[in-house]
Amino acid sequence: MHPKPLLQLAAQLVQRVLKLDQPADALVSAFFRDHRELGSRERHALAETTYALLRRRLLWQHLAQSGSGPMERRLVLLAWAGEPRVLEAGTEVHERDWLAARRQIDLDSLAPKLRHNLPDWIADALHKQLPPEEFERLATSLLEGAPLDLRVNTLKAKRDAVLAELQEFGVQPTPYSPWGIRLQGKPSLSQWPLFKDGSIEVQDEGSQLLALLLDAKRGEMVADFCAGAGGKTLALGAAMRNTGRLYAFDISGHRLDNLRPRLARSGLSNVYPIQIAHERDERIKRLSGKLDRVLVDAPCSGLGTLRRNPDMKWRQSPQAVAELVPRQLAILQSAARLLKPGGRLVYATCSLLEAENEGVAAAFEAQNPGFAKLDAADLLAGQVPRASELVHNGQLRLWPHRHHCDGFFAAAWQRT
Ligand SMILES: C[S@@+](CC[C@H](N)C(=O)[O-])C[C@H]1O[C@@H](n2cnc3c(N)ncnc32)[C@H](O)[C@@H]1O
Repeated sequence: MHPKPLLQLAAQLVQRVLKLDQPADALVSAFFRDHRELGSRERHALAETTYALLRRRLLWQHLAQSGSGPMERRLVLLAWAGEPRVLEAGTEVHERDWLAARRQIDLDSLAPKLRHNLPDWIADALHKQLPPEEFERLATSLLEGAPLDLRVNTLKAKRDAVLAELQEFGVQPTPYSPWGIRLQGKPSLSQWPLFKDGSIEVQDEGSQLLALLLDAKRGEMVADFCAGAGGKTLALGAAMRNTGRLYAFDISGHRLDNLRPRLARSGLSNVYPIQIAHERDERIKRLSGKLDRVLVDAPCSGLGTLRRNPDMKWRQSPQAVAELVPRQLAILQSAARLLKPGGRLVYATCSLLEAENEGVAAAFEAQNPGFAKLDAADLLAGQVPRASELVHNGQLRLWPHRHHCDGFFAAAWQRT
């Protein structure tokens, strides 16, 4: 496609995404479905530009205040992440001059907010948890793209063998999860034989560590209470060596539907996906006191995944978080009832916010003296190298700038 119409399409996409009323990834996919004329390199350029814009939205909007023409076009020119020749060939002279002048601006001279590109309420919450220098490192890491992590399905393959087979992609073992492989590029996996035969799945290392913390064993009765599309379910099912019973509960039938093809590839037959109406559903009550392990991967603000989903920082709000917290606690309370004495409960989120993490865990502990806190470092020791690096006050606390995975929190208890 000629650079001029390509830049026009980019501006249309950006205008749609910046309404911030739907997840960016869904809007980008829908846009590509509507514009089948776009080739793969053009799609890549449009998607990367959209994400670059969302990552540094405050900076680009500040720089785009001057200039002329539609705001979306100026934003696209500033954040353009496709081939530079498109900007050369697709813009007017005055636009190129304007862009060159913007590029002369010393970004270090701008207000910290324009460097961090975080809404105040998120920056304030993170400042409370981290010393200033660490906040800077976190903010910088949240502006970067994430690598692609894979989990080797140990039912079907060994990590060393997969690493050897994928050598040409510059793969590395993940530093903590014994099942993980990290890729730096973004190859399209769907046609890879290892993907099609279920030997590998896409899963962030942090998410793998949550499954390791639950440590589900052969023959046990286990529930993944908020299973969604089953990222953790699949890891748990493989850890159970395809034995026992693993319930995958979720209120979203659509998400559980997305689990089905993944389950088929995985070769697991110990998983029982069940759509529930809510966390006090009758089907849950019938299992009270019967399970060995329960994972609650609670619905959350998702702010630990900003490297992948930078739109979340603009689409979340303090009000939304305030509404999430009681829901998280209610789900955790109901899920806890499933456990038999001696059983293990893990509460997890992919949020960085204390309110959704330590706050919910503390409220649960205050109301449930029958659950004894377990130290995550002890639970991971023997499974994960340097487990103590991942743990703060006995709880798993994964940070993108420290551990190079998504931000995750997890607390574990034993029913006494
Ligand atoms: C963080 S996502 C789960 C991601 C999933 N565990 C994975 O690894 O791919 C949270 C899930 O909780 C589900 N959910 C929300 N409210 C729920 C409830 N009351 N009971 C069970 N699941 C719920 C949502 O539909 C969503 O799929």
